[in-house]
Amino acid sequence: MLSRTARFSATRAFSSSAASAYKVAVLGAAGGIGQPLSLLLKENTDVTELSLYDLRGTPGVAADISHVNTKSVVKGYTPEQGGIDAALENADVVVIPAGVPRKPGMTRDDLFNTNASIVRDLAKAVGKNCPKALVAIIANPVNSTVPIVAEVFKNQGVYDPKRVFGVTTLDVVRASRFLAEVAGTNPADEKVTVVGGHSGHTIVPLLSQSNHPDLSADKYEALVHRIQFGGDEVVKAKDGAGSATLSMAFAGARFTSSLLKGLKGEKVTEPTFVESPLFKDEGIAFWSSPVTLGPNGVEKIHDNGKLSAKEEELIATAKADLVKNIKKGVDFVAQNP
Ligand SMILES: NC(=O)C1=CN([C@@H]2O[C@H](COP(=O)(O)OP(=O)(O)OC[C@H]3O[C@@H](n4cnc5c(N)ncnc54)[C@H](O)[C@@H]3O)[C@@H](O)[C@H]2O)C=CC1
Ligand SMILES: O=C([O-])CC(=O)C(=O)O
Repeated sequence: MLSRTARFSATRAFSSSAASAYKVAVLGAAGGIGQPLSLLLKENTDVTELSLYDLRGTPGVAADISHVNTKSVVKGYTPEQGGIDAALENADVVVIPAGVPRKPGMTRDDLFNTNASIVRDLAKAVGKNCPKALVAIIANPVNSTVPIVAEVFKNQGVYDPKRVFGVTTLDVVRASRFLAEVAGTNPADEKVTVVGGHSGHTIVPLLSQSNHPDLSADKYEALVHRIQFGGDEVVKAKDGAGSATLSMAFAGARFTSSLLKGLKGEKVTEPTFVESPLFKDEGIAFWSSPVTLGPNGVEKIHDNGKLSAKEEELIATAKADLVKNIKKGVDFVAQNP
């Protein structure tokens, strides 16, 4: 297996235009999100090796995706075929959609009991095999799984807060789409910063900073609610068959692409749930706000910007939930290392 530097030079030697050579591993790659996410990553020209790991099914998914005529090499791994260590060896970016999704009537926090140990064990494998990788966590509840990964890495002595990300991009994608529906505009022209966390009231869209700061009170309340509970719409419509997978794959591919651009030295700024100084003195060690990505992961954490009085209220509510969600993740690893 070539080291990352060697892979860089190998690519450069064969193509003057190829500026990047990255191995991306997807853990949970045979699932509802994992499959379309892997397909979208096959289209990303920054990816030269796509490593697909799941408990089962990944050899088939990898064989299928590998026929797409882009340059990257795709390999499938299971615990029995190749194993997780080989799947993660020399990975530059690890994306984790492994874990169970919601059914109607459940909150994301109801997934904690199942997903906490899945994410903990996968984090241990990442810390062992590719401690320098950027790790993007999709598995819910993100507000707790991100602290779980951080605590596992601390226990292993490999934690770098610049390299651990909770993926909140779907909230940003939804906010743009839903605002455009209300305003009758093209979503491509609507950028909405979403801060806080990734569940219900912890999702705080900053519409006062958007192109439409003056929506009527009715429209504003309905839009904020739709952005905060957009996931529920999909869970309800899928009627027991899971939660958002295709839109999440879109969002996950977009975020992974931003991480890779950062690694290449391009400056990209995206909201993501990271260890953050913003409310640390209030016991909230993680917070999503716009983050500039760079060659080492987090380059700069931006503050929430200018807020309306209503947004100050939404943030206060978000903080109250987040304190509990974060503590739950930290306590889980302390009690179940
Ligand atoms: N961050 C976000 O915005 C979003 C997060 N999610 C979350 O993503 C997670 C995955 O959702 P879906 O793909 O719909 O679920 P899914 O059940 O279709 O797929 C999950 C995959 O994870 C695999 N898996 C389970 N344990 C594993 C382990 N130890 N190692 C490797 N693979 C393992 C399963 O075999 C399965 O293929 C859920 O927790 C869901 O709540 C879903 C949508 C949006
Ligand atoms: O709602 C869910 O459980 C899945 C999710 O996180 C989302 O769609 O935002």
